[in-house]
Amino acid sequence: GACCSYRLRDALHPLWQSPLTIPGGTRQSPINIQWRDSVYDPFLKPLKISYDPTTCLHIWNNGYSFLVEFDDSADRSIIVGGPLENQYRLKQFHFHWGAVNDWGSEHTVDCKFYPAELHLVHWNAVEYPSFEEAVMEGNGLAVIGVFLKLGARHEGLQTLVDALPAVRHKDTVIEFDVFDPSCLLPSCPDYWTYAGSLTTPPLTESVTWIIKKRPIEVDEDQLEAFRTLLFSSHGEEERRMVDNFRPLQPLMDRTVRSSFR
Ligand SMILES: CCCSc1c(F)c(F)c(S(=O)(=O)NC)c(F)c1F
Ligand SMILES: [Zn+2]
Repeated sequence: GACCSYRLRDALHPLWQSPLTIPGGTRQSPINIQWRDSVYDPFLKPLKISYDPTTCLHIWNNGYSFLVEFDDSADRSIIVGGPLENQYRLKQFHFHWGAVNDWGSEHTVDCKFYPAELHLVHWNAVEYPSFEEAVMEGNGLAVIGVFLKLGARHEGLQTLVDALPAVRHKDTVIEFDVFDPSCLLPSCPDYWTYAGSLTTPPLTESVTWIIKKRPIEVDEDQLEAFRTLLFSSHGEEERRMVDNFRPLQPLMDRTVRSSFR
């Protein structure tokens, strides 16, 4: 591939002890986005995002990342438009990050890693009765990816960072009852989109990816706060939650489309 070898193809991933590649997988994630190979699609609509901050429920450490989960029992926090045929409900958002600032994102742009990547996970409640079923369907999920770069302190992120000590260990949770995830989105509307998969088990090929072109800025202390989390539960030997990103996967027969020239 352009910037990565797939020698790990049949290895087991140290974090998930699951195959790095799905046998017969043709649309796995993450991928490198080669800017000059992306194709401008004038028919892509603007992405419309409307989140209700009071649908926020709690933050929990699931042993892969920390997730902020939302009440998805109605169409109160949704996205529509962009590459999507239906509207999708916000289920949760989480991050992936590195041990150091040189890497940490799941997707790369022209082979460049960012220190972290935000994923806002939405599911197609128009066509499927539950999130669990949507996870298994080709058009079941829509994930907005936002790159984080080192820069100014992000005030909206800080309210999350302040809560992290309470979810330091795997399977700990705290109530978090008002948060507007739109504060974590860059103002620029530009995005890339491609057909991909979950990057954690079950790795199902059910995700329409919408990757924002512009990153948001966070400061060093905020990235360091992510790195104080643990993969391990209370009472276990401490294992720092870092490098929770999946290696790049082959593009295969896919085109990345851009919403911008
Ligand atoms: C059955 C999945 C539980 S929800 C979830 C998640 F926890 C997660 F981490 C990712 S990811 O693959 O890591 N990032 C897009 C997802 F896509 C998800 F839908
Ligand atoms: Zn993710």
